[in-house]
Amino acid sequence: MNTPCTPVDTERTVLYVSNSPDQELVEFLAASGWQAVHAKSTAAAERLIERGNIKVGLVQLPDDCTSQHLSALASCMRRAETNWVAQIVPGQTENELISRFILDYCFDFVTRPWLNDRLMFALGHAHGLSSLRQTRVTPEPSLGRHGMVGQCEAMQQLYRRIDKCGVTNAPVFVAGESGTGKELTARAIHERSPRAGRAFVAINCAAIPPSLLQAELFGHERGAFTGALQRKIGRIESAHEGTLFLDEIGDMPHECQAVLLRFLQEGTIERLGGNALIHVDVRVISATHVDLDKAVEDGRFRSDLYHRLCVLRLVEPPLRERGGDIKLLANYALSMYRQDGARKLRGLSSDAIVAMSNYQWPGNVRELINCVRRAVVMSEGRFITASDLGLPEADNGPAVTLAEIRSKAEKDAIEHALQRHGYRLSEAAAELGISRATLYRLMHANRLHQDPAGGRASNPNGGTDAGDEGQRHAPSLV
Ligand SMILES: Nc1ncnc2c1ncn2[C@@H]1O[C@H](COP(=O)(O)OP(=O)(O)OP(=O)(O)O)[C@@H](O)[C@H]1O
Repeated sequence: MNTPCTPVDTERTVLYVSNSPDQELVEFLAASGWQAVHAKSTAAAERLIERGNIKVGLVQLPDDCTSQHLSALASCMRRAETNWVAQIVPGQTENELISRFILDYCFDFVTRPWLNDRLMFALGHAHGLSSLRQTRVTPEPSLGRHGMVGQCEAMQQLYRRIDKCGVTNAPVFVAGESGTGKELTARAIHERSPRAGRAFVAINCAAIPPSLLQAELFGHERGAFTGALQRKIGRIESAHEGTLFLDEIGDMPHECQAVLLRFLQEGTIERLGGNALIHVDVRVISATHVDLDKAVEDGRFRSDLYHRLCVLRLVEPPLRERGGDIKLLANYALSMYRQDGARKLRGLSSDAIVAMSNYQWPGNVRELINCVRRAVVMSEGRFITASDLGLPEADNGPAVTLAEIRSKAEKDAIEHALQRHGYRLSEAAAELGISRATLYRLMHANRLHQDPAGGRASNPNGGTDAGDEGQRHAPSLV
């Protein structure tokens, strides 16, 4: 076959992945209005997907398909924008690995020798759904020019303030709950300041034992204390001409606060065990999740140090107050960790988005990112749901969009038909007026299981169309 491997964006193009292409099939596709672009290897397929707008793929599984074949295919079939139809030979769905692969990566499958109508239906449907998705696709969220994701008003205000802090040399104090992005803010200020090309040194005052914190900050000379085998430059000195970020400053022990104050007033340090005064030019940014005003009031934090540190003050908004940014951040986390999942993930379900918006996020952005990361690995469907995220599902209030109402009605109708017919798929499909193949696919899409009491799938010796194969050999759906 001489189909060219060029970028494609014609409407009805199918990427045909096969190491032994079937000329008859290509001719049939052409006669049916499809342009088949052939890729002999997964590497070639990947290149084409990268370059062109491929909505539909037809992948021919080799007759002797192995787990190596499947994992090579999986890597190019993972991308969300292409819907894949697998072409298999009879009996292949009895192979647990192949059936799992189809469930995880394919929109549908056809069994050779394929029925023309069946193939056209699968490809047309795959194309239609992919086009629908593409019209709704929003670009993957990426880090903005401040190195953060977020567009809400509170974040816009924060960005403006970061820009203002960048042009001065005054100390900045960043307040905010844990995980809101205080360190990112400190870095963004540094990057916008004339010190940008110099060091940004961060130290977490709560993570270092109080007895070691002073040595860590100021450094020490050889022999300054037992175990000080050689001179060590402290964090303050290593930040010379750059920025020093003192995280969790609220946890700094009192004696260390006094020495830090002296440095802030005089601009010089003395290494422990040394007697030379060293001039250090450092811009200080500090942060804490504790209430520093209260710590001053309670006498746990020196008020003179407080005033030195808090010349400029920024407050990070908690995640629960960032509205639509929650979804943006979740999609950002998904794009970062999508590859960790063992299956092709299409995105976040609407119930997941509702649940995320209702949740309070005490651990803020850090918690959200970890939550999505965990769900990418643990989820079993194509979409991450509220329960994958470990979040309470939204209550049974009215669905928010027409699409959600339709989707819920569809799921309910299928569930009830299955129950009424004792999970005999043929009968349930007949009642619903759809084919068994469609019922099977919809069950998978809606994460509906076959009868948990024993998988009473009907007609175990049925025909060879995709529906029969799917039903006969469906392992455990979902
Ligand atoms: N707006 C954001 N966009 C992208 N990632 C973010 C954003 N805010 C925070 N993060 C990420 O969340 C995690 C926590 O951020 P960061 O360490 O800056 O928070 P923090 O407020 O300093 O936390 P702590 O109080 O625990 O020190 C990091 O992985 C960071 O990259």
